[in-house]
Amino acid sequence: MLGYGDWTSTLQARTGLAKKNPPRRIRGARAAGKSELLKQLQARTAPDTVKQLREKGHLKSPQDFTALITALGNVFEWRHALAAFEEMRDRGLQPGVFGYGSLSRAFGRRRQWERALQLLEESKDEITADAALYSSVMKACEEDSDRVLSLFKEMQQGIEPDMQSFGIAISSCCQQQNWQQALGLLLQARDRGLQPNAITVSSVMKSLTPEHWARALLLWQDFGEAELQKDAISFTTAIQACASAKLWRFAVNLLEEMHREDLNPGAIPTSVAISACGQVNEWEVALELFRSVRESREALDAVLYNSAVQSCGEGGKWQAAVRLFEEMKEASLVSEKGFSALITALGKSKKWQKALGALESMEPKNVIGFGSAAFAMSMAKKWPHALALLQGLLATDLQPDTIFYNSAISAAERSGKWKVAVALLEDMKAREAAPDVETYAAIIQACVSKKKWQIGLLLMDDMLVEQLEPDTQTLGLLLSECEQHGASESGILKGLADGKSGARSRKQPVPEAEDLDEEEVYEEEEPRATAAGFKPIPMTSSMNARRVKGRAVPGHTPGQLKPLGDDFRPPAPRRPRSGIRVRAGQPYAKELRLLQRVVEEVPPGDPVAICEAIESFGDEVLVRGKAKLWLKIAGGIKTEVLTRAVRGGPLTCGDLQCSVLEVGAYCGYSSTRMALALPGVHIASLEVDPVHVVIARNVVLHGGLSGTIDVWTGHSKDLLPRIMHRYGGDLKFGAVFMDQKGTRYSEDMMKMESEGLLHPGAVVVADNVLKPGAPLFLYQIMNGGRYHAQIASMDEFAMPSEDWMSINVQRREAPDNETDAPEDLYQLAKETDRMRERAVGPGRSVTYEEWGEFAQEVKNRLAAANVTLTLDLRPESSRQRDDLFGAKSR
Ligand SMILES: C[S@@+](CC[C@H](N)C(=O)[O-])C[C@H]1O[C@@H](n2cnc3c(N)ncnc32)[C@H](O)[C@@H]1O
Repeated sequence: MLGYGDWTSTLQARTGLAKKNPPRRIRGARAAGKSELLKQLQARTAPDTVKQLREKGHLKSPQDFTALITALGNVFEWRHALAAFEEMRDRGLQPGVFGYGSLSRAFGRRRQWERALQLLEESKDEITADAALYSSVMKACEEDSDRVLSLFKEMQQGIEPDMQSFGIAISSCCQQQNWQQALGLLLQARDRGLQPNAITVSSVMKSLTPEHWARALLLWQDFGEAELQKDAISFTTAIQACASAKLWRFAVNLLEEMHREDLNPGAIPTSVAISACGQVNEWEVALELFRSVRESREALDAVLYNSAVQSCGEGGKWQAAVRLFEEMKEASLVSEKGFSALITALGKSKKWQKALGALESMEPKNVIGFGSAAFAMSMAKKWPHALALLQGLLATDLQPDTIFYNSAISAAERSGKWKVAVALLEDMKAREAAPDVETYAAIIQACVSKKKWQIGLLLMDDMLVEQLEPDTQTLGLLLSECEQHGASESGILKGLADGKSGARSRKQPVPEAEDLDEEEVYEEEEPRATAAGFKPIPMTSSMNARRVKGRAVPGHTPGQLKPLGDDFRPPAPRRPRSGIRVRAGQPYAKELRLLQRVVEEVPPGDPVAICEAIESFGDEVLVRGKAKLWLKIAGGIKTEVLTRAVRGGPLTCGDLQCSVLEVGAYCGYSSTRMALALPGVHIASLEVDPVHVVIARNVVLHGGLSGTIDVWTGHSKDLLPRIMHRYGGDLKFGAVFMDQKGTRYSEDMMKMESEGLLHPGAVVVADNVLKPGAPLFLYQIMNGGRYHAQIASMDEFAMPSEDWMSINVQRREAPDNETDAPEDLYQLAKETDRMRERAVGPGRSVTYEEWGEFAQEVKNRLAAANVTLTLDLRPESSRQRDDLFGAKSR
């Protein structure tokens, strides 16, 4: 039998009412009484216990009652707890804040929210409620998140919330999928020195949608720093965030950490990590992960197989995908998703017949299977088969969905059938499958590629009616057409400048790793800075085009470049700040910040200062920024090589003035550098990304060079055949700077030659031919005989790594020894594209070491094809620097 001292002190300890330093004797007694009391206070025996306590005179003080109410609440006996509370009052004892708190906790445990609320109201006449009381009332109301949040608000008016009340409020925000508020409260709690527990942090992480992976990872960091107990759920959430961010290494590391912590990752986190690897073409790692799970587990889940099949598909390993599918079949694990993964994998490798075969064997068929097959038809450009699939699908009871139609439309687009694409749009609307951004993007692309750009514009209007916001690529495409046809592009520019619609690519790239810049990540309510904040300037290209066209000789546009002496520096008045904050993680944040830096810190008309500001910005984001972002400009020694090379081109030949062509304007840095090096020479710069176009034009305008540099919107393959016409038909380029994707260099160069764009003796400079590389271009230019070709090695801008530039001077009498490149260089070209994708894609998962290894690989394979360095301009080999332009003068 328990003595009074035993049970009351035990309850006091449980409820936190124990005196801070109880005498030794009582502490021992309390420990002994605790288990006894718990044993007795089962729901079933509660009335007897209460009776005994009463009879033995152990219920005297408010503390006695409070402890009893708490114990009853713990065993979910809210009715007995209420009776005890009333007895306490009947005996004239004041329940006090603890008494009210313990009863409301008892109510909370049984979700008696109305009673809890009523109690809170009653308490206001007697006591000043505290955070614990509010917490227990909030807990009682947990199923009604609005009520919880309004209680939390009410409480904050006079009471400092504790971690428990923060936790309940945060969980309510998560229920409402209001991650912003949840995150805000979590940070408020942390700022007040409160320590959130693992459940609270991981619930906020889970509430974040995939595009907010950076925030999720930041919270994961908090976990680490606060040494909170990470559980399987928080690990899984973090792995999912990594997968969204394409941070496959992180995902794999976390999976390993889960193993080390004995958290026994189940199928879900493992399959997410496998998919994360597959997505970025790391299919070997994905398969390795899959194999390691296969070895360690007796049975594998379908979800693991599906992600492995998918990853094989991404890597073009369709045979491996088929093998895995067969295994899956043997283990009776094939589901609809399994079929879909296999058909998609076959589609990625253009194995359309096999994909149709797989669909044939699928029983029962569903719309996902048909959709995957339509995707395979799109990859193989088999639009009639896609239509046949639609017929097949309609012949069943199934209804085609948006995904199915998108694949069928993409098949039509890839086959150049714009009318079929438009007809499919009509059909899908008639069948109430909602078109989305991807649907319209494919149809507009189909129309534009068949010179039906006006229909493209109508479709864009249609999109707006459907309340869909066109993606950046589509806007860029239409912008380019309007620019070329002299149509008004204001609607499209407005679309681009609009923070909601513009600046998101079709693939919705996730925010950059810069998001991990903590302070900014959390400030969701900041005003959005967008291209609009910088007031996109009107088109200047057509203006220069007209002016150039109106002159007998192209180039030599007067421009607005001030005659600057070497030592000239305009006074630097303090420039008003826009007050606009570019949020980390918003699309194009880095480029918008660059523009902001230029506009706010450099006086107008000072292109030298603009270039310096851009370079120092480049240093800052790479060296000092947390995210170590690389600004992809031809800065540092590359500028020197470029400007000295282009200066040697035939830009002045008797009466003739030639222009300079650049492919890849980006933010206008290298075109500004070239304008400075070649005063009075006209420069045409092509840029495929419309946001980069807007930024580059603003930089050029700010530098006073808009009369000198034209930035044209569009892809080089579309613009090169048009550019001569835009300048009146007799334009020649005396120098070219190619700074687009390395695997396009050969094709673009051939186009320039076939369109007669190059003046004899033209200088062609190509950047990044080692990192990530342009193996086919290098092979052809070094072996073709039509150019004096040099390959120079130098330091990459703001990076401790080597890169090569290719500097070529067209021979006046050009022998053509064109030989086809070795097979391995075609393979290497694919690998360079893959590397580039990884490097510029979200998450940028290429380390310096990997770059170094890859560059060495490129060097070795080029050397095997007899393509080697001819000039070494790295600091340690400066002896060759002066030789740089020897080839050109020969
Ligand atoms: C490395 S950045 C150019 C940097 C710039 N030349 C400088 O040094 O300041 C490459 C740019 O080329 C653009 N681009 C890539 N492929 C292109 C293409 N085929 N046609 C036009 N622009 C392209 C990209 O959007 C990007 O802005």
